[in-house]
Amino acid sequence: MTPMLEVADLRHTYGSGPAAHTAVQNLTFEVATGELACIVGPSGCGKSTLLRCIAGLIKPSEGTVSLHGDKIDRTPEDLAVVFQDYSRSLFPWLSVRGNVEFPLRSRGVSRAERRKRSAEALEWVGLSGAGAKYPWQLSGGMQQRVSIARALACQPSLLLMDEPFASVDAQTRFELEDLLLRVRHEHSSTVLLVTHDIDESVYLGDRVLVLSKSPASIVADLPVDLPAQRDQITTRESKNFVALRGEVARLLHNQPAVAHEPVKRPTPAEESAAAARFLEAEREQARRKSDASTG
Ligand SMILES: Nc1ncnc2c1ncn2[C@@H]1O[C@H](COP(=O)(O)OP(=O)(O)OP(=O)(O)O)[C@@H](O)[C@H]1O
Repeated sequence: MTPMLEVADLRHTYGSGPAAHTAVQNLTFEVATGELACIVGPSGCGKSTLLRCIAGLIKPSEGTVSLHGDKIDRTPEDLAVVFQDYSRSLFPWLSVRGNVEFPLRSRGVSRAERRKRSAEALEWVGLSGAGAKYPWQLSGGMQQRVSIARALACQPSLLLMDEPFASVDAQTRFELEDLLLRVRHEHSSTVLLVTHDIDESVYLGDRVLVLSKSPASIVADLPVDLPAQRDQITTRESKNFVALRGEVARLLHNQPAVAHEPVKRPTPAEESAAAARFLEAEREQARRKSDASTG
């Protein structure tokens, strides 16, 4: 089956000559239909550059991006992006309903259909009663809900999210994360979400793609072995969550200056052999200490 999103050998270099800066390179991955893939990487590694290439906002220097088999060379109509900075992405002079309907106008959607879709999308994000308000009359979390409703109203095949919850407080962030999980299950959405927050990537993702330092390439592609139904308290306390969070943190923090080759994930047998070697070394050390104190 053709994957929803296919990124092949992507490289992007800003500028040219001595001032040239390669932001991403050797990037190859796929996102299947209905999947929520999270991308996590060090600050400034090239996450937004990757998202901009996928959204067709910048033309990559090399490689291709395909959406359900079609190469992207400009922003596809069935792709929507939610940015971190909701205050700059919403128009203050338009009502909430006007903001949600705005991209539908340029897509030639009829007025009646726009009304229907904006009402539905606002209901999905719990803002049915706020259509006539203006963004500046809403809290930060509510404004970000409007951004999400605006993206969903476009009925995108692929929803791209660039650090969507980074500008809200911790409690609102949890609420918005759960909102995203609920909405994507209800609508079988395909989502690619960029975050610098390791816990968020594991909590939300079906997969976590870990990027290297700049220029970004893929260090690991980890499946998230957690139930589809997640809960902010029990999921975050679960053994699998804690183990995966540790693995992502290690991959992010133990990187060489520039990683070009993907790091292979150890097999369970290799992991237990390493654990056995570690325990044996600990025991040996304890034996030596006890010999020294008795001898
Ligand atoms: N328009 C541009 N011109 C030149 N260099 C750029 C441009 N945009 C980004 N860069 C550089 O490319 C690199 C990657 O930037 P990018 O914004 O993609 O990283 P990021 O991982 O999203 O960063 P952050 O974690 O801060 O959100 C950075 O070194 C940045 O300075």
